Amino acid sequence: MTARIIDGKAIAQEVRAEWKIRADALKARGITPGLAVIIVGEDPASKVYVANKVKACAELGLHSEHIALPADTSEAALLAKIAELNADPKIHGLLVQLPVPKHIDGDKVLNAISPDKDVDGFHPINVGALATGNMRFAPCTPYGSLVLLQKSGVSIEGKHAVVVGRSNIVGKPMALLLLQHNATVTICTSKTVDLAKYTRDADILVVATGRPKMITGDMIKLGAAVIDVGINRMADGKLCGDVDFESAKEVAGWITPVPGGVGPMTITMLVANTVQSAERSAGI
Ligand SMILES: NC(=O)C1=CN([C@@H]2O[C@H](COP(=O)(O)OP(=O)(O)OC[C@H]3O[C@@H](n4cnc5c(N)ncnc54)[C@H](OP(=O)(O)O)[C@@H]3O)[C@@H](O)[C@H]2O)C=CC1
Ligand SMILES: Nc1nc(=O)c2c([nH]1)NC[C@@H]1CN(c3ccc(C(=O)N[C@@H](CCC(=O)O)C(=O)O)cc3)C=[N+]21
Repeated sequence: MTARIIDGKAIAQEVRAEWKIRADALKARGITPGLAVIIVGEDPASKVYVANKVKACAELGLHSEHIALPADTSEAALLAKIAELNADPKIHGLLVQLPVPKHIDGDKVLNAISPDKDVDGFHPINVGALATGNMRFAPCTPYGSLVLLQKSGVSIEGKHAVVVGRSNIVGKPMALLLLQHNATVTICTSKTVDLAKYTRDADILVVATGRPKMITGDMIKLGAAVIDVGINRMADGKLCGDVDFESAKEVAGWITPVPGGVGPMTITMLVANTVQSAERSAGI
């Protein structure tokens, strides 16, 4: 058996076209959705992300601001910049690239972003809204992973979904989204004893550990849908996922590649959340 490859790039284009219609409708009413991204210091992963984001905004005709602050920016200066953008009517979506340098308190930063502009969905109010089923902004990577499953025709209801990883930005919100769609959800972590016991029982397997190729074909159930969130840059400069694609594709029913899987969807859901935020601010 060879898995169907879930083409994240193609699905991202399709979803962007849907959101472009909504962005155009707003523009016809004189509102251009605007996204601001703040990046403090240099982080290679964030650089790729920012470049792709600028491209996606241009594609949809959104206003975008990219604010690059030096690595030694004080916490107070960053919070002041956030306050300024919170009050800027041109900006409907605002995010600070993570991780922030060590001298800045990441939680303080997430708390400072207006929950109404928090297109990452990381503010505690939005985290709570997701957990209680009143979602406002779904975190982009889990949201994009969910849309990949839906667009690929993978049914979620009643299925056993196993999420490997419990970070606040990927694993935990992914588990909540799958639960909301009536999957039976298991969350595995680095402390899980006999990880393969769980992964082998997964109809849907989402992997977000940051451990290159740690999930191999023998850990996957025949016909499972495998979503590989991992983005790891190898010594040769190439990217690879947390799943060993070569062995996994022989067992899985569906699988996402890296690159070209979840990554392009993360960017797409970010612009989608920005358009949605602009709609909300216009009372639509
Ligand atoms: N495609 C995209 O758009 C994005 C991709 N990423 C990528 O996804 C990956 C994960 O990111 P992120 O969630 O931020 O990472 P974190 O490092 O914050 O979290 C990793 C999680 O994986 C768990 N873990 C680590 N090793 C194992 C193991 N051997 N077995 C089981 N669980 C394990 C950890 O468990 P514990 O909690 O016990 O330590 C932790 O919960 C990275 O490769 C990152 O680059 C991230 C964001 C967006
Ligand atoms: N506040 C915040 N929110 C985030 O969502 C966030 C963040 N900070 N910090 C960094 C990580 C990383 N991340 C990526 C998203 C998309 C690609 C992406 O577009 N990947 C493409 C291209 C990869 C390439 O060509 O190098 C792909 O996988 O095909 C990469 C990385 C979001 N993150």
